[in-house]
Amino acid sequence: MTDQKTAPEYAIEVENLQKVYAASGRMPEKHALKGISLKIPRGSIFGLLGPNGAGKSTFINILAGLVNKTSGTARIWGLDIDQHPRQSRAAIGVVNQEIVADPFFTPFEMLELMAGFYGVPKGERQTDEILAAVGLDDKKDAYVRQLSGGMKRRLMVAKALVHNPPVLILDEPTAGVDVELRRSMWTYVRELHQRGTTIILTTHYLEEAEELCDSIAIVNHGEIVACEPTPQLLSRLDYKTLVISPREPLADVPDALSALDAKIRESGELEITFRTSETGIGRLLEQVRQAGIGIGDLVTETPDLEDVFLALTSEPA
Ligand SMILES: Nc1ncnc2c1ncn2[C@@H]1O[C@H](COP(=O)(O)OP(=O)(O)OP(=O)(O)O)[C@@H](O)[C@H]1O
Repeated sequence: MTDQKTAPEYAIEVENLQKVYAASGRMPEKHALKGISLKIPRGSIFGLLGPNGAGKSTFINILAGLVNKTSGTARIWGLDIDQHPRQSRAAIGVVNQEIVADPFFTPFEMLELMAGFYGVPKGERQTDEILAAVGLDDKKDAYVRQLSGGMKRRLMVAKALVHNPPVLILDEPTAGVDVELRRSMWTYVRELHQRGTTIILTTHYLEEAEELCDSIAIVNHGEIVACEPTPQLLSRLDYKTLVISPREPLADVPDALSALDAKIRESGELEITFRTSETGIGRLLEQVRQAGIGIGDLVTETPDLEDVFLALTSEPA
């Protein structure tokens, strides 16, 4: 699939991408993308995170050829979408949020139809392999209307794979999917990735981005507010929380600790938030002991992606 000799360094490269949706009816003009520049390395699992209306779908739809950009440039697998519209689109498979499937076709028929649509010669089709890969081999001859919601979703992924694209874009792949199926989709995404496919996914689930993605871009109000390898993004928050279960119940934070960012949780634990670059746990524990608090148990909590996300997207536009 991926010809390493001609494979580009970046699966996707966009430069100053802008989208202004024209005003219509009572809806005013909307500047949905305000100059996005992004380089997504070949071979990554890249997450695009952002609150509702941030511009994620607009970005994906421009790459998929469903929305016309207002200005800027975009390359898919090294191919400019204006100069090489057909070839650039052949390099991506896009799985949208909606389930579009004719209920009277079987999964096998649907994939064959799709392959025909992409001009994949009969001898090169991988319909059975793809159905097996998404766990639908035993449903290949069922009618689509007989499939569960999760199965239909996997069929949408299968549809996007018939032309063997080196880049797969998944728009909210696990929205509304139960935890078990979400885990099995993650496993499948990882398998695809291991086989060489570059994966780009949008998600509302921070846990999903944290778990799967090696790099994450956070989009807010049509702008990229952060784009970093996941561990680096997580390490941005220079604080930890020390949670102490006191031997004796505490009514209030003792005066001796009033200089700290400390409070008593409803569960009775003493919570102290501290900057890791300024204070060590040893020093804090010493202060706690000196305040006469017996320590029954303690844990430290590190910030997660949710905290980074909130910190970066909470400022008004
Ligand atoms: N066809 C359209 N005409 C006018 N405005 C649009 C159109 N499509 C999207 N928008 C607006 O552009 C902005 C970005 O929308 P977009 O769908 O790209 O966001 P999103 O990040 O994908 O959101 P979600 O997570 O809810 O899918 C929103 O304010 C939306 O209302």
